[in-house]
This record gives sequence, structure tokens and C-alpha cells, in this order.
Amino acid sequence: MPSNDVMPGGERPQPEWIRDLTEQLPGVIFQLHRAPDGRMHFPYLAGSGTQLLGIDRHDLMQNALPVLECLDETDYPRLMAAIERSARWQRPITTKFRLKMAAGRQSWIALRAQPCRVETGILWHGVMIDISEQVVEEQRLRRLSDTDDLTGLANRRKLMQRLDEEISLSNRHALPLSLMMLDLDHFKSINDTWGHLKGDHVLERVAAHCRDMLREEDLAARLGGEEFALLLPLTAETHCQQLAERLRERIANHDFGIGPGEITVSIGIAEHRIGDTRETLIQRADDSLYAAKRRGRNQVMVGV
Ligand SMILES: Nc1nc2c(ncn2[C@@H]2O[C@H](COP(=O)(O)OP(=O)(O)OP(=O)(O)O)[C@@H](O)[C@H]2O)c(=O)[nH]1
Repeated sequence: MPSNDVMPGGERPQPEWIRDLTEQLPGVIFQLHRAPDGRMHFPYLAGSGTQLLGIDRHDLMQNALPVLECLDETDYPRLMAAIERSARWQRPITTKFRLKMAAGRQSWIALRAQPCRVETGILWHGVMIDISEQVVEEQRLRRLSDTDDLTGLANRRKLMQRLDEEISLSNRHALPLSLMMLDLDHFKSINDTWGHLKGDHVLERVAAHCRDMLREEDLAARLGGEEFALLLPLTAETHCQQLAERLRERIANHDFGIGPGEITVSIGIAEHRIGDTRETLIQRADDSLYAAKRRGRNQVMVGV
């Protein structure tokens, strides 16, 4: 077990070329020490990233608190739990978190650190790298891969993912959940009469009507063609039916530039039942939708 492990790195003699090398690193390399009473400090801290924090590194060599206070408040408990697990099981920490930097900037930091037990507690050796650019790019790509190009609504992939999450919650906690399937009526003749561009405009406007109806936790998606789905967590069938009626009416009364009443929609609704999978829920909403079509369109059908 090393005995001189927590001697501040700055106090150890270091060849000049090593100091030059570590100070130029595009990130931070560190030792983090945790005493049995939970107090932490950085015995060693180097790299160009240390300047971005705007905290004197000599302070951090005495006490890690100033940097912990810069953590995003939702990331703080997560990082503390990761440190705790790493200490207890002697497993490496691999995580990322947001840190408030100097000049009001916020950065995403990736952290990798290896723990070892020492006489005075736990000592981690690790690196931190600013990954803000990658995170922004990842978020952009995720948004793209979840979004329908034409309408900006969620796409089928995103709907399927949310359906799995919401169905799992409803199965576990018996929470109400409703699904609306919405399809434009005789859309082929709109395209044939007014052209494909007008058809696209209608789809965009219908999407906007769907979006306007929703609460923060609801999801509207375009499944493809002229078919949409609205997923409403914590919503029972009867309430969903009222919303669907209002949406149907709004669309029927809207003038899409070809006179009001020219665009109508049929809507089918299904409410989650314990044990449902996304396939069974979609199937029942689809059955209701096709019943609405069979009965003459421009109407809402529930629980077929
Ligand atoms: N403008 C436009 N049209 C689309 C798009 N995707 C699918 N369509 C058209 O939507 C029409 C769907 O026609 P059908 O499936 O026959 O259904 P419908 O005419 O709406 O008839 P019902 O659903 O039975 O009321 C087809 O003409 C497709 O070409 C799109 O992105 N833009």
C-alpha cells in the first residue's frame, strides 16, 4: 500500500519536460483522495483544463469542495453515488457530468478514474476531458433520428421507444395511458386535385394542430404517409375521446387554403390494459380507426 500517496503532486520534484507535457494536455489528469470521514481533495492536478474551471488549483489540492459546488445539481448526486460505488467495490468510475465553468459557461466533462485503497482512505487516478462538442453533436443527431422531416413531429422510431417506456410504467403502476391513431380522409384525392406540395402543406398544418393540443408529457408522431399517432400518458379513454373530438372538429373547421370542411380526419382510440404490449395497444387503436373509416370517416371511435 503506498504511504506517500497523498503528498500534493506539486510538491514532488518533477523533471521539467514532464511538467511541460502534463500542463499542455488537453484535459485534466488528477489524483483524488477521499478520507474515511468523506472529505476529498486533489493531491495532484495538471493539464490545460485546470485553468478553465476558474478555481485556483492550490485550493483544490486542499479541498475538492469548490469544484463539487460547480456541478450541475442533477449530476451532483449521480457523481457522488458513482464515487461511493467505486470506493466500495473498487471498480473504475466511468461517467459524465455538467460543470459550471468560468464566465458562466457550462461544459460536459467525461471522467475516468481507477480507485486504490491507501492507508489514509481511497485514492483515484484519473482523467477528465471536455466533451461538450461531442455531446451537442450527439444531441443533434438523436433529434434528427427521432424527428419526422416534413412535420417536425416525432417519427415512428421515437413513438415505438416511448410506447415501450409508457406501457412498461402503466403495466407496473396501473397508470392510465391512451393512444390515438389519426388518419386523413381521402387524402389521395387532395393530392390528385391540389398537387403534392399542397398535400405536404396540409400534413404540416395537421401536425401543428396535433402539437397545439398536447401537454408537455404527451407525444405526437407521424407514422408515415397521412397517418399520425398521439400518445397520452395519465389519460383515460373518456378524456382522450374529448380531446380527439376537439381535434377532429378543429381540423374539419380549419381552412387549409382550399375551403373549410375539405380536410377531415378519422381517429381511433385505445386505452392501455394491464398486460398490453405496444403491438396489442396499436392494434386496438388501429381497429378503432378502421371502424371510424368504415362508418363514414370524419369521426372518433373508441375501444373497438
Ligand atoms: N403530399 C403528400 N402525400 C403523401 C405523403 N405520404 C403519403 N401521401 C399520400 O397519401 C395518400 C394516401 O392514400 P390512401 O392510403 O389511399 O388513403 P386516403 O386517400 O387518405 O383514403 P382513406 O384513408 O381511406 O380515407 C396517397 O395518395 C399518398 O401518395 C406525403 O408525405 N406528402
